[in-house]
Amino acid sequence: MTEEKKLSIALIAHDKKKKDFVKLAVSYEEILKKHTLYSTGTTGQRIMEATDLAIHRFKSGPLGGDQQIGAYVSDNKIDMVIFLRDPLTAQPHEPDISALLRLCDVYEIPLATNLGSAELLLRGLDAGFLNWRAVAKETERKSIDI
Ligand SMILES: O=C(CO)COP(=O)(O)O
Repeated sequence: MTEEKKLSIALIAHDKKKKDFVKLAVSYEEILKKHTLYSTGTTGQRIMEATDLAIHRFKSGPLGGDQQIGAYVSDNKIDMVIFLRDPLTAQPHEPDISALLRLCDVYEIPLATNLGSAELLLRGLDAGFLNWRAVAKETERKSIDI
């Protein structure tokens, strides 16, 4: 029997942060593999090359991947976002990035934008601190069913 996946997590990194994200994913693979994973195109590819994790990859960020993940956030399909942003390099798709970060705040989705907070979120995830997300989703599902 396959283990039921718990929450849905989006993994995103800008180019200069991809190596860091790969190291993070390798270190936390045991935690990450219990969950359904989504990513922007290149980030997911890099992580899958370095781990045994299965990741649903959206388009690359500059080609709309951030917006696709944002749409999932607004549909209540993402429970946590780790987005290792590069704060020192201008990105051509800056409006898409801002929109995704904004949607995380609109929908109260836990969001880490650097390694330090990413580690905290992952450890909190494993400790069950995000179980309220499953309850929140079930409550919304029931209210839609009524
Ligand atoms: O640009 C990104 C996020 O804004 C990341 O996209 P990639 O993972 O495709 O490089």
